[in-house]
Amino acid sequence: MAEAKKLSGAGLRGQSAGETALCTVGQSGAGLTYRGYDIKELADKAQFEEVAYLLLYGKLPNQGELNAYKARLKSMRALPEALKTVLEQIPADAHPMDVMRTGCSMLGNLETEQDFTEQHDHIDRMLAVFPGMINYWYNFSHHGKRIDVETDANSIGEQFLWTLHDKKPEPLHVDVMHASLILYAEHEFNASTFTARVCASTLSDIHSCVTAAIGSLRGPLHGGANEAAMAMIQDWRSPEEAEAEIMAMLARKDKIMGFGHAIYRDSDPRNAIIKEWSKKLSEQVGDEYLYAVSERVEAVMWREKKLFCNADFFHASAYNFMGIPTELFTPIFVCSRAAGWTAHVMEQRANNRIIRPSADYTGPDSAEWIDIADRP
Ligand SMILES: CC(=O)SCCNC(=O)CCNC(=O)[C@H](O)C(C)(C)COP(=O)(O)OP(=O)(O)OC[C@H]1O[C@@H](n2cnc3c(N)ncnc32)[C@H](O)[C@@H]1OP(=O)(O)O
Ligand SMILES: O=C([O-])CC(=O)C(=O)O
Repeated sequence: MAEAKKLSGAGLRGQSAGETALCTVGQSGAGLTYRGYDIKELADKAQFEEVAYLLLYGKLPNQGELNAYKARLKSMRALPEALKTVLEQIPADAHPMDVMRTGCSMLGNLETEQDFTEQHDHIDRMLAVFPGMINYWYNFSHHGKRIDVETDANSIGEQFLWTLHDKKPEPLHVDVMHASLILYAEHEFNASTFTARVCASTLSDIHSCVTAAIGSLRGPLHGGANEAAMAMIQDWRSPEEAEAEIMAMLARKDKIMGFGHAIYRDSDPRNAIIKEWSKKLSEQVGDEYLYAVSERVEAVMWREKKLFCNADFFHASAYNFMGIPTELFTPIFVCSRAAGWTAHVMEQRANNRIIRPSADYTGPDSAEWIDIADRP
């Protein structure tokens, strides 16, 4: 059972920064739950839209509600022309997370949240638009192709793959996307969600909250770790090579991306689930080394450091097996976590006080003014 570790020290570790009814992380007896539902059950039985609905509307939808919600999201996929124009200006060598950040911000210029009563409409719109938005830019900048984002895809996961490859994806890959998006959807007061809540606490608009959160997710210590993990393992052709490289990295005291966690102590409950999907995909594509390399890295890290894979590590191989370019890994995380971020924004708004902690001052007691001409 994944449990929370004893926390102390910098980084606000171990301090409660507010209340939430959305998620528990690492509490004894409940590894990860969204509104009380265990992540394993959600990843096994739900579609991503059911989980987004649960987070955003407070309960699991019945069949009629789910159908209506999916139809609503499907009807909201079109990209405004002005957004396409902006996306077409962004160079191919831009980082896709910067494209997400700019795209979200531009959407906020075109469809500004005027009043918090509109929040659900803007949230649903972002969830509907994000997969097509990033893949419109990707296909235009990399292949000179203006794709049609108003596809027949029946879900956000299918929409991501369909708009990336500009064709209907196979069912196994859609199933993997549902599981992946569910695993990434929500995680209490992680760095990007906390960023969104801080922004919300100033009574800022929803696009500002999400744009800020995208910036926080981008870093390799947070969401960017799935991409960084892939970059690390992609050239290793055998478990033996992987073990030698990891041992050398550990000797150099390098950080191993996709391992460790700020809250979990001995496992991340999302890992076993995405690992299983990665294995299935590995068999499907006839992979000869990537899954085996990943497993060996996992074993060596536990043997040497008692560090375990977090949600990101096996996402790297799973996404790779589905033909997703590495630099698009973290944008998929955005397409999912947007549900969690915005559920937190609504929760913050419903019971708000501006988030403004104190700091322990470490500078000089007082400083004597020196005129500019006299300064050394
Ligand atoms: C979806 C997500 O965002 S999950 C997190 C994704 N991020 C990564 O995978 C990046 C790699 N991992 C890390 O950098 C860290 O484990 C974090 C940022 C996730 C958590 O950081 P912290 O809470 O500070 O980690 P923690 O307190 O457990 O660190 C304990 C020790 O283990 C080391 N450690 C932790 N993770 C790793 C790692 N991945 N590789 C090597 N050493 C590590 C730390 O450097 C620290 O060593 P020290 O005591 O000598 O300074
Ligand atoms: O909770 C954290 O610190 C990071 C994490 O795993 C997530 O955001 O999914």
